Amino acid sequence: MSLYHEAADVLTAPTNAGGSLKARVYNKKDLKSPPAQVYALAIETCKWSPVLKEVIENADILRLERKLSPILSLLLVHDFLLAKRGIALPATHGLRTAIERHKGRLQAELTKARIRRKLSSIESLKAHIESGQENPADTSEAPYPRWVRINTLKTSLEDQLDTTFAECERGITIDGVRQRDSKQIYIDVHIPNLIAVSPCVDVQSSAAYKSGAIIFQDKASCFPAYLLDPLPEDGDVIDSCSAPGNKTTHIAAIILSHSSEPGECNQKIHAFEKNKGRAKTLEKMINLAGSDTWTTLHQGQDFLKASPNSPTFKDVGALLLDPSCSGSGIIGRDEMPPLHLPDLESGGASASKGPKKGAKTPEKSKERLKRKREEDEDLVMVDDDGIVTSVNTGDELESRLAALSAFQLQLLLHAFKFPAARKITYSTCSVHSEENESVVQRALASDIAKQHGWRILRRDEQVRGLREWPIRGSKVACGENTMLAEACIRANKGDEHATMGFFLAGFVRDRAPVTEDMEAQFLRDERGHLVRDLLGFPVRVQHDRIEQEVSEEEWNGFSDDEDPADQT
Ligand SMILES: C[S@@+](CC[C@H](N)C(=O)[O-])C[C@H]1O[C@@H](n2cnc3c(N)ncnc32)[C@H](O)[C@@H]1O
Repeated sequence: MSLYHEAADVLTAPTNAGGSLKARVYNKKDLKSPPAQVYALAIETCKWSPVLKEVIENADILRLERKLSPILSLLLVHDFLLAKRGIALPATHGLRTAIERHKGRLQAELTKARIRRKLSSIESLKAHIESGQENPADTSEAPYPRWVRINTLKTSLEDQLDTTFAECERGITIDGVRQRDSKQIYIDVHIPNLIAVSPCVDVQSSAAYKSGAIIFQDKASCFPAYLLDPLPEDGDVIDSCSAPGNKTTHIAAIILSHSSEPGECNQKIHAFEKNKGRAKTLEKMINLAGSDTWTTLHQGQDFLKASPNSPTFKDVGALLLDPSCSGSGIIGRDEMPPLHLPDLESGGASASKGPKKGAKTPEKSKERLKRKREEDEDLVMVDDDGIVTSVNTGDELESRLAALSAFQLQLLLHAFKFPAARKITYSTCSVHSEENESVVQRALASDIAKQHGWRILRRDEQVRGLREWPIRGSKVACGENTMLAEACIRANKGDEHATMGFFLAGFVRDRAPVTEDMEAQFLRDERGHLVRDLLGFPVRVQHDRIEQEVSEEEWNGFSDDEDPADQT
């Protein structure tokens, strides 16, 4: 069966597995084509279907090519007009020739569809589709903004505001960015160097995106590295579960922002990634983002097998744990994208003719498709590694969560054993308390935590942005322990903050006395950033003078709140 028939089957037929499009594809055991290819074709065709429906109807090809069904015509025309290599079938294949003999008509109709939308090029049409604006029926929810982290290893927020986002209006709330037709950016108030961008702004084709100077990263996914806040005295850092590398490169950027002499920064990040395929992606991401200088890759290596007492890790003072989880907080996981099927009756020349005798009318076929989708109510879980598990009953969900949380706890207990470690963050993109607050409580109650002196990082000890972040852990899931619930950080999927669903907690143990080393001689602000003079040199600590200046209170200087440039 061809790739196109397989994608058509996934989009129309009910399956026992059900759930999201991704789950349907990966749960289908009899696929001949690579699942990633079927999924990419199906999801892209859904996104483009409002435009392609118009093109196909106006080119009237369903009436002229009787062997084409509406769904096949969408998939084939998608590849013909938009895929780099065109239709993935031999040149003489009947389905391919059925489309290609209407080349002129289809291309002309695509141009007309673009002009009707007042877009000047095919690139702007692509950006328009990517932004999700091509779904006028969907007025229910404001679009999800694109969160963009400015990679300070390569650029600065100021530079990006002046270049990549120079044409965008500066919004003062996140709501402006979420308007369907806006071209706004919003500078986040919690996470430094993070902006939200209106979905219709084409960021993907910018030079900054292609060069790794800016990185797509959900706001909540920026929480862990920011909370970990590795300072020079924390030494080396372990990222235990790294691919694709968003948090690894964020750690590198933070380390560098704290460094007095970037050229001489000798802190290292040990990035573990067990899955060899994903480790390759990690390597690419690290090179592109420019964090390779600080990162030692442990490709294909299981963090649980790393010996805490190995000399390699003797200087590891901070660990970031972002293990595999149910992925239930990820946006769009549990939905089927809308699909707009072309109508035979709407075709230009055929408009006056009725459907072929015995043929299913478009309404019937649409109704059938809708019914099939509605029948498909079973629950599946696709974790963030792409592993699909059918969970048709509450018991199955429970046992999947039990297996995941056992692994997550094991990871945390292993991290507690690193002798020089002082800080750990634990995060998941899951909404289930079994993987979140429960793991935290079990870890704190463990003998290992007690022996090694680990405790929770309280809210009042957290970096400013996360101390001020309003959504905290579940008090119920924390056994009514208010301090613990306040210490836990959550983000809700689809609320007014426009983030994915996320969970984060920090663990600390009291520091060994800090020696009067080189680093301790420099003045730092409350986030640990070096205070610099007008020429950019780090300011040395001069206890008498500082005390005197504070007591005189003649001038309060610039605060973070006043100076948007100070986002590093
Ligand atoms: C949630 S993803 C990490 C996302 C990553 N931190 C980021 O922000 O880009 C979890 C990753 O951990 C890897 N992984 C799972 N168990 C592991 C282990 N025991 N050791 C190392 N890597 C592991 C998985 O292959 C997967 O790539």
